Amino acid sequence: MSLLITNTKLFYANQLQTKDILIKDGKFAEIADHIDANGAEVIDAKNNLVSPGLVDVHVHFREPGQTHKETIKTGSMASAHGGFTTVGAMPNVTPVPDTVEKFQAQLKLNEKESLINTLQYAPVTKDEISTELSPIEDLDKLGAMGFSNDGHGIDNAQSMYTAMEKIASLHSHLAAHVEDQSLFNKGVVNKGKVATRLGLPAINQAAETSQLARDLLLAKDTGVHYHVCHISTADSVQLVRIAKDAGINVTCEASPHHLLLSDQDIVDDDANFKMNPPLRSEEDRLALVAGLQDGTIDMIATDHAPHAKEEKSQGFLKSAFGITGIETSFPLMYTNFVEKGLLSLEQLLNLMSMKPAQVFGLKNAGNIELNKPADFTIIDLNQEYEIAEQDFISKGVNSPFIGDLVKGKVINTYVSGQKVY
Ligand SMILES: NC(=O)N[C@@H](CC(=O)O)C(=O)O
Ligand SMILES: [Zn+2]
Ligand SMILES: [Zn+2]
Repeated sequence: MSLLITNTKLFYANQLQTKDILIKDGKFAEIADHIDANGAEVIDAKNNLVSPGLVDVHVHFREPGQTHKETIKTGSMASAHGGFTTVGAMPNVTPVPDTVEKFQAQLKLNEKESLINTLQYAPVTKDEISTELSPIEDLDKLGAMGFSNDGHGIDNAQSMYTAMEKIASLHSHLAAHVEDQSLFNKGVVNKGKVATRLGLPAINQAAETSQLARDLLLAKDTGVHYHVCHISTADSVQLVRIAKDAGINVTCEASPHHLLLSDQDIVDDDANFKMNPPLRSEEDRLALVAGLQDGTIDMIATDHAPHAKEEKSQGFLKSAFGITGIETSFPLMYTNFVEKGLLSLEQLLNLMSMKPAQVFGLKNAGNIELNKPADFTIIDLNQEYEIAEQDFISKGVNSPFIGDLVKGKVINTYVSGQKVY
């Protein structure tokens, strides 16, 4: 079976080029100015963008345990709808896959249910909250894409240090949700004027920055690849910048919501604006934008965190933390960064495909290359549409962007040459 795609605006070899692409046996077989069909099925891309399948290293698919919020099937279908072909699933499911048996079962489930490449993080410590480490070497052998206690900080420095030593020796990756619980203060919004105006308990920024500063020094000592999840404050960006200058093996991701919104956007008690880390100040947001532009921030990751409607409709105090994000990431970033001249299209595609794949050593993802799996997405950059609740494939429709007008509509997504959206 072969597939010929013509009239593309192809993101290939880090440049936008007009090419034809031939796909054979699920792989990119030829890329040239003109390729003859020779019996292949022909798809006219109509001068739309053909991008490497997008890569998101931070999603929550909720299965097993909380399938009313999302399943691997709905999460992966939503990913394909968002243009993503490879994602990294966080291990805060029930049960947490913190033994060989549970991790194997999780991999099996991902394999069976996912329409795209769903890679799996393993927890750093037992149940994500214990100080006792999970069997890191064994879980690495089984194919963990990295280690993370996402949802929880690792407060115990000794556990973190020992985990880093082990993960470094395996050349794996530690993705950290930096949050010092003792400073988190049972807060629901960022500490500052907006929290005061709303009369809500506030999260101290130091909960993120102080643990990050500690971790960077531990990473320096152990040499581990330390990846900061959902970076959200100006001080955090500055810390990562200094650490990179000092040669520490650190990378970080930012989410579209932290790049586009600040706590000033919270006008009433609408929990679609509640997530962890919280929306920060406008100064923080601008520091993230600068960090994205100067390369301090390595990639965009959505932190796709679907919840059921009832769990998000109880105001800031009682609703769950997290928002759905995988279906809106590309159009939001394209509309607000590329169209406004803050990033080039090439830079955005790099931040959403090649760079995350490179940082996590995902050899078959994030790039259009001959003889590699044909994972790609076709995007109409000109089509304008409104983000609407009824268009989400995810079970989670908890988005603060509903009603926004965006450009950059995903038309089709392919994994190994098969159409998945
Ligand atoms: N981001 C969130 O607000 N919530 C995430 C957990 C996390 O990413 O820390 C979730 O699992 O719901
Ligand atoms: Zn987190
Ligand atoms: Zn998360």
